[in-house]
Amino acid sequence: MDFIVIDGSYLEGGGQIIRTAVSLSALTQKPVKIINIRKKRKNKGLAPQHVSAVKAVKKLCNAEVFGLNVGSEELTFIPSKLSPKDFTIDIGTAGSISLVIQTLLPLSLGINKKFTVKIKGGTDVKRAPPIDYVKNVTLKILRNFGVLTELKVLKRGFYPEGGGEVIFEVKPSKIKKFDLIEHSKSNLVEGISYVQNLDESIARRMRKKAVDLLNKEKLLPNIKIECSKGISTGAGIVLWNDTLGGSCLGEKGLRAEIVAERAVNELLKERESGMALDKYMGDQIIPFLAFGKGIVGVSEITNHTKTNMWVVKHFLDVDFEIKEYKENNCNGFTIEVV
Ligand SMILES: Nc1ncnc2c1ncn2[C@@H]1O[C@H](COP(=O)(O)OP(=O)(O)OP(=O)(O)O)[C@@H](O)[C@H]1O
Repeated sequence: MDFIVIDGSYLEGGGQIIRTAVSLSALTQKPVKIINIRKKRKNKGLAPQHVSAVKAVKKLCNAEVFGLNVGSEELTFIPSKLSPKDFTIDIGTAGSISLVIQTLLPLSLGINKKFTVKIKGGTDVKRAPPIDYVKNVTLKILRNFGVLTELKVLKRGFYPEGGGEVIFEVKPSKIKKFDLIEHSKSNLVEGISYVQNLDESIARRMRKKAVDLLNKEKLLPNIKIECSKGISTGAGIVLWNDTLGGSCLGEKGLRAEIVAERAVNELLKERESGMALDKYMGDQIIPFLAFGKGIVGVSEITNHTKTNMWVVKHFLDVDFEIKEYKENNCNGFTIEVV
């Protein structure tokens, strides 16, 4: 059997290589072998979050899989035909639900009937998209380009206990050609300031600080407060301004005002670039851009973005052209499929 072989330690060398490779393997029906998985990371090999993501794709395409265990540094994935079905996946820790969603999303382009997955784990964890970013930035942008999904958050889950729960529905989708270079310049900044098992005053303080800072910039904030109870405890704020996001997760000892300020600053920095996509969407859009073709504008070309392009090129006959973009007071880059 012919395998696509991917070196999991290439460039960024993180979990994203696994997610993109397995997802595209199922979609293109090309078997893949990933070696040196997360080799440069302290906790080498597959983490629970990656195992869960691969298991989910395996279920949807009845794949034959070898090396699918926590700590594994080599994974072989041999897909069969995509056959959508409903199921539950429990990451078992506070592993990121958002990153399991990231893995399932491209399958929307290859299915002929919808599927619904209940995913349990962490909704708001470090170094992963907060669930409200997924809902209000990632999925919204993709919906505009034909990717049809619904996401319902039932419970929030924070590190270390997790306990988050979402229902994610994926419908057969037909991707449209991208033409999304500059930000819309909308002044409306929506958001959510949330606490779980903590006092509502924390959520209110985060919102107040964010509103003050955004007003100073002549932006129009509309930020909701959410207080919930669960098996894990946490707080955070997620802001979105049309296609751009900014967020910060609360931490013990970090003042509510600082959490809000970090999220606002992240968003303002993205707005300043004038480009349509922030640095996180910049990497997340790559597999979809490869299928839809066309052009997008991003604030930064990160290692995650470069790595994702490199993985995609193993499966699809595409190339990406990156150019600096300085028109209309913008300061970023365009990525075009050529
Ligand atoms: N604050 C954030 N907002 C939106 N997206 C984010 C945020 N932080 C991280 N991401 C996204 O989460 C993904 C993280 O990928 P990455 O490979 O680093 O994760 P991982 O699977 O945890 O692997 P590793 O632990 O090896 O780094 C990327 O797509 C990145 O854009």
